[in-house]
Amino acid sequence: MRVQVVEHPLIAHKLTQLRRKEAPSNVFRQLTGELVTLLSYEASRDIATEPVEIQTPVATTTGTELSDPKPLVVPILRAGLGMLEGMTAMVPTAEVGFLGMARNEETLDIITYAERLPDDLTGRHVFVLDPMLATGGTLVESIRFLKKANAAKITCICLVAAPEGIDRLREGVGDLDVDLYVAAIDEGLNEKSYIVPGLGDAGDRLYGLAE
Ligand SMILES: O=P(O)(O)OC[C@H]1O[C@H](OP(=O)(O)OP(=O)(O)O)[C@H](O)[C@@H]1O
Ligand SMILES: O=c1cc[nH]c(=O)[nH]1
Ligand SMILES: [Mg+2]
Repeated sequence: MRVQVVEHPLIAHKLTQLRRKEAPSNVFRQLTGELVTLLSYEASRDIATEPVEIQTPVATTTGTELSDPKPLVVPILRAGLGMLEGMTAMVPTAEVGFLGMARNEETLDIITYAERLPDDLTGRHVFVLDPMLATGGTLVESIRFLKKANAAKITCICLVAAPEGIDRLREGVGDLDVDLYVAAIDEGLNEKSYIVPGLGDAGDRLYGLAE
């Protein structure tokens, strides 16, 4: 598994605004969208393309277009949904699959409450979106679904990751072709397995309290 922290002054600035506890939901949603746009630019560097002959108003030329099979973008509900629009705006040919997962905050077990993915992902590049990689339980579980469907390549895009979660993900993916792009790797997890300094519960900050 390759891990890349995308370093850029705009990413650093926007992430700092996102971390501020006083940022209201509308600002949090806006910044999440902007951050995923910036991260996806880097995370899609090896997306498959093909040459295509086109006609400009002046001449015939060979250009480049995204090739088939179409990339699949999978936001992990709820919080990953906040990253979907920014990603599909950047990768216009992408199809979208959904995984709904929630971490039991006591046991840290992952409950999968929704799964809407193509049965067969052979040959396809899948982009998984989730702002938080904490213990890694959620991402490892989502990759289990994608592996079962035979995904060729998986690129995870997260905003903030804990070192513990990265280690667990690395173990969990084994020899699968997986890349992880993040805006920051934080200090670690607290006693409730929240990322420190992190940004709190991303789902709640985007959409309000779950309960
Ligand atoms: O790495 P982990 O320890 O598994 O934790 C990370 C998960 O926790 C959050 O989701 P949550 O379970 O809070 O669901 P939500 O998006 O509905 O708030 C986050 O969006 C990740 O999916
Ligand atoms: O810090 C954390 C950990 C898990 N889920 C979140 O939303 N935030
Ligand atoms: Mg949550």
